[in-house]
Order: sequence, then structure tokens, then C-alpha cells
Amino acid sequence: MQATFFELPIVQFLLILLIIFLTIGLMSKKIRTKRKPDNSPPYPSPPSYFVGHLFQLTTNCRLKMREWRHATGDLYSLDFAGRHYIVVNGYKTFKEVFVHHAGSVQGVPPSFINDKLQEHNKGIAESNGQNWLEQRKVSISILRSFGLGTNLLAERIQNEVCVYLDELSKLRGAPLDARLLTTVSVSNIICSIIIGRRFDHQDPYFTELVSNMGKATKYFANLPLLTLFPWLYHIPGDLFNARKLVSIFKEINCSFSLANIERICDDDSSEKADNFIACYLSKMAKKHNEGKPTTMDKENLIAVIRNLFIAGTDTTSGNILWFLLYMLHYPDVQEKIYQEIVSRVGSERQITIEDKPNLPYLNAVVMETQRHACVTPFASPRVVIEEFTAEGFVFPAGAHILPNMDSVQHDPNVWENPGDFNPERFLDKGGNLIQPEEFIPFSLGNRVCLGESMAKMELFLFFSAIIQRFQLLPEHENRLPPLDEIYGAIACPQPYKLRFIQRNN
Ligand code: HEM
Repeated sequence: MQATFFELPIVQFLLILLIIFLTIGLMSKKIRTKRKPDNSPPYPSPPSYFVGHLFQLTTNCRLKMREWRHATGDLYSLDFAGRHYIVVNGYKTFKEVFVHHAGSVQGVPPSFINDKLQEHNKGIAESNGQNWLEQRKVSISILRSFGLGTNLLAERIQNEVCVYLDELSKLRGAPLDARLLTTVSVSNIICSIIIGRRFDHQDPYFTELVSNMGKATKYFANLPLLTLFPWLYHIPGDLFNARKLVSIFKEINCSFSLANIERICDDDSSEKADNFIACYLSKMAKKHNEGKPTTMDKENLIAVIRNLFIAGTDTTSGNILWFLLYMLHYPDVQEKIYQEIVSRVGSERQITIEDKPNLPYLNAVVMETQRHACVTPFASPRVVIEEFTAEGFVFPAGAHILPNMDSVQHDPNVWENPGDFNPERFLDKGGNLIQPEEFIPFSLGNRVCLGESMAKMELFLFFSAIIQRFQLLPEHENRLPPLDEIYGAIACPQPYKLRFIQRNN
């Protein structure tokens, strides 16, 4: 039997690919010379034939982009296979583009995933226009009714923190890679709001779902490439993890979102209303009954649940994992946090959200962890809806924008020695917390993170409770795990183990 194109052995396949690239490349001289308008931001280096700057981006995107910004300025253009991207760097330029021109850049481009899920303009993070506006507004209003930004939510988080600490205590100081435990805990918080229930740390269904989600955020690194070349999906051996990525998203849609929507629809009990899904369904029914125009429907609900579940998990747990790692590297910082807790709260009673203003050093560590780790090196890519000019450059309609968060969090013009982990940068001489306006880990503008207040509570309550109860030590004395990251949609530390030693033993 003859092999089809997609069944060829990998070497042959790659050779054919190379020939196709070269042929198109030679034919595309014209495309190369006229890829972006002259008055839009300059290229940092000449784009290569056909692929543009695609292969000039090394595996460490952050470093390459820092280099390009240094050489070119806060706004530069890139060409990815003929598609024009503008990279936005630095706080001042972020504000100019995402606040002053918010309306022109609030669109997000459709991605390869939406195509494969056959989900067009659904949910929050991947939708546009009236659909995005309504889904975002409804979601925020429901989350508020569950205490977003209030003590009600803090109590929910605290309960989960207690379970987390008890699980850590059970280890009796044995080394642990805390990734799964942390991610399940954080995920349980948003999960308890969305579906009205939490899962046990040993639950096989939930632990698998959460680990798969972690894999998806890693595979996400290939999303821009897959969106440019959707046919990579068919490459034998799933070289770009495209099929795995799609199947994880389908699994979340099906076994989590849809299954829980159906369960809640069938549930007649009084507990029914105590979750996000039930509130959404009731608001949706009300709109339909009143004959009001609405984008609220089941497909949107499925996508919204996925957005909240994914966006609300690895971002927060990634920050906690970085915090644990920094505490191993900077034991003096760890000790200082502990001493502050002992003197202002004590070591017996549980720390609550009301203690937040009395623990400035801990707050500074939370902020420095977010700044230094910068778990979202890029905010959501945008597409220019309407042409505008910023900082003397034209942003043509249809151009794509990459908001480079790393350039803000690690800007040497704002932060002294940005590569150093130094919580004191967020304290004044009197030890009071300061809030530099350039500190924007949740981005800014119309699409600013909608879970900001929830995430801030989570980070404060997890960090404080961990240090109050445990001393953190590396797995091996005198051998620290590296501060290297796994690059993906969320930058998490490489796997490492540490020991949680119960204090006051
Ligand atoms: C430390 C934790 C978190 C960080 C660092 C973070 C960061 C971000 C960033 C940078 C964006 C992109 C904003 C933009 O494109 O301008 C974003 C969007 C988003 N975040 Fe978060 N986030 C965190 C936690 C959460 C939580 C807990 C939730 C859920 C309750 C959440 C839900 C969302 C959603 C739904 C969006 C899309 C907003 C839109 O497109 O309108 N995030 N987040």
C-alpha cells in the first residue's frame, strides 16, 4: 500500500517540507520586500525568506526579545511567515497602546485551537466584540456574587490552604515535588466556585485533569506556530504536540464543562444555585424569557468555564512554585517573612486577609515574586481593529500585537538590577509598602486579568500560611535546584523537590 503524504517517515517528510519552504522562499522575494508599511515600527533585523523572523526566535524568547528591544526600541515589528506583528515593550508604551488606544486593540486573533474545537468567538479570553464584552461582564458579576474581592472569597481560599498545609504535614519533612499538590489546591478554589464542589487530593479524575492542564500550558508555546501553519497538526508523531493540546482542551470541555453543566441542570436540590454554572444558566434563562438580545448560550458557557479554569490555575500555582524555589535560594528572605509573621500575628492563629496591611515585608515578597518570575511573559496577542498612530508609528488594521510583559517586569530603566530577587525594592525607607505604577503583573487596559483580586488573595494567603507553619529546605543540603524555567504560556520552574519542615516541633 502506498504511503499518503501524512504517513511518510519523518526524515522524508522533513525533506519535502524543506523543499517546499525553499521553493516558496525563492518565489516570495516580492512578499519579503513589502510585508509591512514603512511608517510602522522597524524590524530589529531583516526578515528571512518566507519564514520572516520565525527561526530567529531562539528557544529563550525572553532573552532574544530583550536583545531586540535594546537594539530597536520600545516598538518593533516582526514578520512571521508574511504576517505582521508589532511587539509592544515597556510600561509607557503599554499604557499608550493598551489604555489610550484600548478600543483599537481589544480584539484577539482567532487561534488554531478555536478552529479545531469548532468554537468561533466563544468565551472570554478568545472572543471579541459584543460576545467578549457580555461574557466578561456576566462572569465578573457572577464571580462578585461569590465574593470576588471580599472576605467571603478569602474564607474559601483559607479553607483550601488548610487542606494544603495538612497534606504537607503528612510528609513529615520528606522531599516533595510540590507541583501537583499545589496545582490541585489552587484549581480547587476556582473549581469550587464554578461547579460548587472541590476534589480530594487523591482523586484520580481531578489529578489527571489538572496535570493535563499543566501539560497544555507547556504545549501552548507552539500555539503561534500552529496558528500560522495549521497543517503541522497532521505531522506524524505529533512533533508539535498539536493533537495532544487539542485533546486536552476537548477533555476539559467535555468531562469538566459539559458534564457539570448537565449535572447541574438535572439537579433539583436547593444547593443548585451555589455555583457559577447555575448562576449563568439562570441569568441566561432570564434574558431569553424577557426576549432580550444576548450572546449567552451553552457554547459560551463551556468556553467561559474552560477559560476561568485554565487562567485561574497555573498562573497562581506557578507563582507559588516560584515562591517556594526563591525561599530555598534566599533563606534570609524566608527568615525575615517568618519573623514579621511571628511579631505581627504570632505563630498560633491562622493568618487572615485582614492581616494583609500589617505584613508589608511579606507583601513585598509577593510582589517581587510576581515581578521576577513573570509567569505570563506575554499578555494575550491582539489584532488591530482600526488603524492608529502611537509614538510616531502606524499600527495598521489587521496587524497583530504581542504585549511583551517581560519587558515591563524586567525593564532596566525602571527596576534597578531587574535580574536580582530583591523584595526591598517594594518598600520605602520606613519599611512601608510602595506600589510603583509600572508593576502590572495582571497587565492593563480593557482585557486586564479579571481574576486579579482573587489571585492577590490566593498568593498572600498561601505564602503567609506556608512560612508560618514550615521552614523550607532544599532536598539536598548544599545543592540548590536551578532557577530555570519551562517555557510555555505560563513560565513555571523546572521540576524540583524541597522539604517542608514543620516549625515548633
Ligand atoms: C497570579 C495569577 C494570575 C496572573 C499573573 C494572571 C495574569 C493575566 C494576564 C497577564 C492576562 C492577560 C491580560 C491581557 O491580555 O491584557 C490575564 C487574562 C485573564 N485572566 Fe488572569 N492571571 C492570574 C490569575 C487569574 C485568575 C485566578 C483568574 C480567574 C478567576 C484569571 C482569569 C483570567 C481571564 C478570564 C483572562 C482573560 C481576560 C480577557 O481576555 O478579557 N486569571 N491574566
